[in-house]
Amino acid sequence: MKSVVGFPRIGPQRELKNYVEGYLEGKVKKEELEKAARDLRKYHWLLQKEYGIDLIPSNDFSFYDHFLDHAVMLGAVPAAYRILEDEIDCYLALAKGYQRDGIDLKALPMKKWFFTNYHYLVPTLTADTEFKLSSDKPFTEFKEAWHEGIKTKPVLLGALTFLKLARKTGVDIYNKHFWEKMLEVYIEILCHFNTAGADFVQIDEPVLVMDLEERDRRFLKEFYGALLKNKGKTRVILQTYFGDIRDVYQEIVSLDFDALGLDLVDGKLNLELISQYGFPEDKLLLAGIVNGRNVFRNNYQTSIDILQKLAHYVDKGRIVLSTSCSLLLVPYSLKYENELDEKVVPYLAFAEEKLQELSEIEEIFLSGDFSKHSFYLKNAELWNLVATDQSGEKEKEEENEYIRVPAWEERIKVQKEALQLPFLPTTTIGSFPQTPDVRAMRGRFKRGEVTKEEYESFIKAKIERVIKFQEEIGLDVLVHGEYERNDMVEFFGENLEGFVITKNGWVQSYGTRCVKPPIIFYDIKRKKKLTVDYIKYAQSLTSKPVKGILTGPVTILNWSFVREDMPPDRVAMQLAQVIKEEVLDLEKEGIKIIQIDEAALLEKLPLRKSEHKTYFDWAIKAFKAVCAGVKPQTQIHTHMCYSNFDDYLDEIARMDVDVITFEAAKSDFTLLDGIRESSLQAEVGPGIFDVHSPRIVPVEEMEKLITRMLEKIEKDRLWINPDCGLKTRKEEEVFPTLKNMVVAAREIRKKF
Ligand code: MET
Ligand SMILES: [Zn+2]
Repeated sequence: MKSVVGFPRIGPQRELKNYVEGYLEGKVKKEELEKAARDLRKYHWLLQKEYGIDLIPSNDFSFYDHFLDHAVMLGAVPAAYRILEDEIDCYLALAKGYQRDGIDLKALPMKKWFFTNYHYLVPTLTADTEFKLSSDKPFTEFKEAWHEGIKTKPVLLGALTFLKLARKTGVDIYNKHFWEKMLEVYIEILCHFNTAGADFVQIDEPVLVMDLEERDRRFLKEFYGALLKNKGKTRVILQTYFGDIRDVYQEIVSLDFDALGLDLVDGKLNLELISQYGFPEDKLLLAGIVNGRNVFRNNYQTSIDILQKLAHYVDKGRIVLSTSCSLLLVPYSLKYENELDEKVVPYLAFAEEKLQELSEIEEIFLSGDFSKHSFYLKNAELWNLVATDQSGEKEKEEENEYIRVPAWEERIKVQKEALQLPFLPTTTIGSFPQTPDVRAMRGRFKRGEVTKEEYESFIKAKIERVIKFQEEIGLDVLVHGEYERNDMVEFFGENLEGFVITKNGWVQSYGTRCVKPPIIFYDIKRKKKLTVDYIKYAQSLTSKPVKGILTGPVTILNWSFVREDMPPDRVAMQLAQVIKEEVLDLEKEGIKIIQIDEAALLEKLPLRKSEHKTYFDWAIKAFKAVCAGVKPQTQIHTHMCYSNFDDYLDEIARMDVDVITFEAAKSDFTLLDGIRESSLQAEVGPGIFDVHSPRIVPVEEMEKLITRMLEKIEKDRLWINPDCGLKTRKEEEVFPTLKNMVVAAREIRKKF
């Protein structure tokens, strides 16, 4: 048998994005939106059926985010949003905020989903949370598929993952009084599926691969012990992914689940757990061997090895071949890539190709002598990969090559002297709205419809306009707007050697925002300057400092697909070298402030604490390698967003930057207390408005925020800026807010 944990849902050409955004803008009718969603689901189910997948997921679809779907289904959303009676409107208000007819609702905060670049919306659980089955989405989708002749495996988010990943104020999630009602909802759902005739239900508990405590184990036993009494004829799969379940393996196998899904790609230790503790004879084992979060072909030899080892402990007939996690994290299909480097294509597998891999591996596994199987032979041939320099240059490095001199206290004085900025300097994070004309022009340039010169003068005109705007509203540190960049990582991928860029390799990042992660396939080199010309041009237009914006090495690495045989620390160091060359070139051209974005520094932080140190050591070293050679008066900024930096401020301090801006607008500034208590010395710019909401923020509101920030951070250490880049916003939404931001900063300055 073959199982898929989850399938991408945005549509092969990001269709869903256009429908949802169209609906929000009033251009698409609700019926059209719903029909588009039904069509996509149908397409996904039939495709999986075509490849012979036995356990096809449903309820893995989402208009915006599956975590939000789950919160809504459990009734775990603030009552204020229920003022919007329409289900979709209420849902989208939670996702995007809602400002109309005197109603002003903020969007829920977002956080990164484990170590991926997918962001989920974070509901808050309070003493007022009343769990109650509040949506029939999973049932509707099950029926819909049944109508197509497919009996799906509905997917539900697990209780512990939901509780641990939600925000809590004033509640103890382990207290039975708190979760009892939620259990009732899960029971109701399970009973419903039992009645509807579902053979399988999949409960996702990725949180089980993290460090767990006794109370987590107790919760699992109590909660699932009670829930599973109600499963009737439906077989319940406990699905885990992103690692191994060493802290709960024994508890889990002793529970009455019918199947256990284990990740054998990121969770190599799972195999050892099985060999050490055995695997119960009454359960199916869903063996996650096809990597759901990378785009490279499976190495059949490796997979067959794993399966053969498993077969010592589990009958072949009870082993179900599976993806290691949801395919949500990879693009749809290679069939839309007609311009890819031919040498690279055979090494790639997107979601659709992964379905095929499952079929092929199953065939090989079940055939007697696999080593003669044609699928096996063809795959084995591939793995004589093109060589890279990854082993070079190593170990010669001296730690002090990465230390910036003089120390921060000295540098910051020199910089303040050189820059002459007012206190509470105002700035932005780099990108300005990518208006339709910018996107259209880029498209035309890429299709060869306009010349390089025409394209460049278009971008320059944009830069001129945005510099003017920033001067007019009185920002202190300006940016060039990043108009030349489709995406902060893809742009670098396109312009550096070593990357492969897809045409259509879209992956959902959050809601309707999709990214096209570049693929790192060869050694990385910089053959030309990447950003210098435009930034230099921007600086030539103004006497105010223009901040040069670059993407940092760790973020480029983490937002690319990297060949599995390339050690990430080596790739990071190669990237650091090329970004450093760019930094030095910017400095040479008189750029006084350089921001090296590390939005994704924490993203690939291992889920287990015991592995953190190794990760931070090489990641921070790569970052420092970029900055080590710059002059003391050149101010180095970094920007981070949407991750739990609160817990890692001392590590972030080791990056030794001069200024750090970060996303905090949606998280009530709890971070500021942490900053005060941490070893971080840098000046800080906690974003004062949420760039993902179209809401225009009034001056007074921002004044209040600044005042609150000043209670926690000294006035000479505080910067005023939005919480992230403005690329995805509309000018008419964001220009007034920026203007208000500058006014608010000025008003506060007057009070000193
Ligand atoms: C996701 S972080 C974005 C940083 C980038 N400089 C921008 O402004 O868009
Ligand atoms: Zn950001």
